Amino acid sequence: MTGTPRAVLTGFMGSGKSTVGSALADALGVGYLDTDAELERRAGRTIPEIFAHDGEAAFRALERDVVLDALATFDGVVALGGGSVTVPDIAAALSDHPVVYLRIGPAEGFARVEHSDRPLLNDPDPAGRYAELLAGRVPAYEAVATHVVDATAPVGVVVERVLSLLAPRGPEPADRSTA
Ligand SMILES: Nc1ncnc2c1ncn2[C@@H]1O[C@H](COP(=O)(O)OP(=O)(O)OP(=O)(O)O)[C@@H](O)[C@H]1O
Ligand SMILES: O=C(O)C1=C[C@@H](O)[C@@H](O)[C@H](O)C1
Ligand SMILES: [Mg+2]
Repeated sequence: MTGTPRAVLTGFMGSGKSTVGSALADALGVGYLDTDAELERRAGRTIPEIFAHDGEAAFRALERDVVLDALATFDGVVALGGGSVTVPDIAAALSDHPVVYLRIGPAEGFARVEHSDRPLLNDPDPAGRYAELLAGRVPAYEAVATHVVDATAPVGVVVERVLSLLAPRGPEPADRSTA
């Protein structure tokens, strides 16, 4: 596939990138690509397995390749991993794209993911770890964002907010063979 993403969603774990991204793609009538899912598909392993056996640096190297490919070729909605913006090559590549930062605070965000298996929350104090990581990431999200959306509302409302911010895509160029 060739093209450029209609929208790229970033934000911390639990902000709703995957959930909102899928619904946004449906609303726009375009495809959807979740880079975490694509990474797991390519690696043939889950993200927790990759973190456990190979470590975070190896995961980020895989993430770099998957996200750069998506940004260069995919023409629908892309949902990034929560830490994608910490990879310098990814942050640089995002400057060419419409990037929506789904903003969420520590209490609301942690409540959404506390019973999941996100490896970075495998900590004696997962709520504290969540808050600490989020605070450290905010400048990176803000640096790449072309739009910022409050992601604490219900999914449908967040999707509507994103739609209202995205520039409408004009009609496809006329097909010269039938003009
Ligand atoms: N706006 C919302 N309101 C209520 N619950 C939500 C909302 N958005 C997402 N959720 C729920 O929060 C959880 C995490 O959402 P999701 O997996 O989409 O987050 P994410 O940003 O993709 O996280 P990660 O960075 O780990 O991939 C899911 O259970 C999802 O159903
Ligand atoms: O915030 C992060 O660093 C991560 C978020 C998830 O989307 C996954 O990409 C992975 O669990 C790492
Ligand atoms: Mg996700």
